[in-house]
Amino acid sequence: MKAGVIGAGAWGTALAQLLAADGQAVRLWALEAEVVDAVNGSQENPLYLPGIPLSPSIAATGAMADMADCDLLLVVSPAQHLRSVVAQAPAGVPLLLCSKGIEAGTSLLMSEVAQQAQPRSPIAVLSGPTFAHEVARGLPTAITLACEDAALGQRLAERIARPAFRPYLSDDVIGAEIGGAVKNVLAIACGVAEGAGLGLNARAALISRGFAEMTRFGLARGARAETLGGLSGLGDLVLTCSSTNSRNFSLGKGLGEGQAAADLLANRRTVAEGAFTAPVLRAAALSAGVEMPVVDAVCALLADAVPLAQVIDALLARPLRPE
Ligand SMILES: NC(=O)c1ccc[n+]([C@@H]2O[C@H](COP(=O)([O-])OP(=O)(O)OC[C@H]3O[C@@H](n4cnc5c(N)ncnc54)[C@H](O)[C@@H]3O)[C@@H](O)[C@H]2O)c1
Ligand SMILES: O=P(O)(O)OC[C@H](O)CO
Repeated sequence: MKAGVIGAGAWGTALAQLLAADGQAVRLWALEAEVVDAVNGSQENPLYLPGIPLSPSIAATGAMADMADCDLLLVVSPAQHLRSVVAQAPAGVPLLLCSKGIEAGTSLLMSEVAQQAQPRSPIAVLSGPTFAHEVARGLPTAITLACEDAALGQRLAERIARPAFRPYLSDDVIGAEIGGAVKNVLAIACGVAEGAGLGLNARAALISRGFAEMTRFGLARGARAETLGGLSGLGDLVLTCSSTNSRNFSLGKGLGEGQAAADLLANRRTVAEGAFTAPVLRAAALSAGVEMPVVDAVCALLADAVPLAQVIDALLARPLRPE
């Protein structure tokens, strides 16, 4: 039995390290040849997870055909590339989706995209408050593992659990995915508040009112409220909205400091998923009749369409209403 990890960015590499730390064989598919060489040659990934020594039982490859001997595949590509990597993966192997986002053009969640790309593969989702560096260093972490098939979910949870890594089972796949996708957009908003010096009251207000938006949208898409209030929703929202370790929060901080979104997004190597999710989420919310003013504000800033002061004034001038 060998687990495979598709995608060797920070999170894929950290998950490979988690699974291989006790010497278990793990296959890691990387897009970049230099990542394959660094993981196999010097047990490190300086491009995406610098400073973390990796287990020698991780074997990296650039050939998807090499994943054919894996009995479990963790998919950890950026959300907008998930369709293409899953389509290349071996068929019929359980897929544990670890990407957070909504597909542009289709508005589909990752489980829906994977289902289309590999109709014969059983699907589960892994999502929660998990900075890659901390997991790779073995720091205590809890995460939601969502799967409609309870028996498969249980098997996967037992497979990936480690003494300091605790998966909590759920059957609410949609809820787990919506929490992970929406929190990235809200983290941009909290970063803006930090960069613009709006204070900690403003951050707390954005987290609370943002959570209300996540809940409204999630319920409209069939998510359960307790999932949105759990690790993959509120838990990840709190983590990502409170630290410059978050790429989404850092992107927002740059916007709040007055930098143009186009400049901040140009030539990035690492992914800030909220920038891709925000416009798709806004359109999906509009068509579902769900109000998401914080998400709308983030979209305006990402489009470099409206000056920051005007965006802040518009949010504060909204009609007073019950909580
Ligand atoms: N980093 C974290 O702490 C963390 C934690 C939980 C979930 N996630 C999620 O995991 C997913 C991957 O994020 P990451 O942080 O590992 O990435 P990253 O930002 O560290 O690296 C970017 C990744 O994108 C890949 N990539 C670029 N172009 C590609 C293409 N055309 N096709 C396929 N892959 C391509 C690169 O190979 C690399 O693996 C995201 O959805 C993210 O939200 C990240
Ligand atoms: O760095 P971010 O903003 O992509 O956040 C990473 C993880 O999603 C946190 O759970």
